Amino acid sequence: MSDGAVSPDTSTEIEDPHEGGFRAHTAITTERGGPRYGEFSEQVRTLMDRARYACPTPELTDELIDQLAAINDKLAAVRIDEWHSPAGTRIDLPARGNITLPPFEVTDVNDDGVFATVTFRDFHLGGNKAAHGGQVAVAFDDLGGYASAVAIQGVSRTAYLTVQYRSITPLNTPLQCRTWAEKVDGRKVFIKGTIHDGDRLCAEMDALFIKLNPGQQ
Ligand SMILES: CCCCCCCC/C=C\CCCCCCCC(=O)SCCNC(=O)CCNC(=O)[C@H](O)C(C)(C)COP(=O)(O)OP(=O)(O)OC[C@H]1O[C@@H](n2cnc3c(N)ncnc32)[C@H](O)[C@@H]1OP(=O)(O)O
Repeated sequence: MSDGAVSPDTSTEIEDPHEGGFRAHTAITTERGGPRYGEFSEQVRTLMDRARYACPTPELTDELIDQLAAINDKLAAVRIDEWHSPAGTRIDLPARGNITLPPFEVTDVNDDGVFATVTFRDFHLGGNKAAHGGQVAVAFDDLGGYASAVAIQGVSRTAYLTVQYRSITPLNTPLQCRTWAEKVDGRKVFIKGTIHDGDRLCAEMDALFIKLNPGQQ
């Protein structure tokens, strides 16, 4: 282990066993990675934002490679399984601390669905200042999965997900996302979703999530 590395927290392994493709119980935490883990995630996102728009000199590229390699070595030394990584389980942070997701904050969960504010960043650029369509689908998949989990109080997996791109989805703008279960039919959970920029509809989702059977991979 490199200097400063801490032993991974695996203390929830026994009381929260892996039960199939996703966990039956979300391995939530507000402590893994320490009190400044959110700042770390934000620095990673900012790195990707800056890299997306940077045109470094060859000399700066050389320097950055060395610095990033040193950082990557430190992170490799504290690699852990997905169930115990702070990324994805830190419910106190945007997008549960998962730096691969467009950062969102869930503002309400009620009978009308899951309400979140999602902000696509510079590194989510598709072109011409608009969010990449695939990134819009990523936001819908995760927040649609959330609405499905709430509707069935269990774990589900995306069977299909269709997005209608109605107007440009802007970057660096807090957008309003709503996902909700329209119908539950046995294991099938039909999910709808919208992303708005104020009054303007940016995109709509129509998806099917399937409730996993016990132990299903
Ligand atoms: C506990 C409460 C907590 C509340 C708080 C929550 C906090 C939030 C926490 C965490 C949120 C996290 C959110 C993450 C979300 C991310 C989700 C993903 O990205 S998932 C990865 C991408 N998806 C895959 O990789 C799937 C790959 N495909 C499969 O694994 C299978 O095909 C699967 C499971 C989808 C279905 O397979 P089968 O064998 O289990 O089931 P079969 O029998 O094939 O289908 C069941 C029924 O569904 C229909 N069906 C299946 N696929 C369909 C399709 N594509 N189109 C139409 N119908 C389909 C079938 O016709 C069948 O219908 P009939 O029962 O006969 O009426």
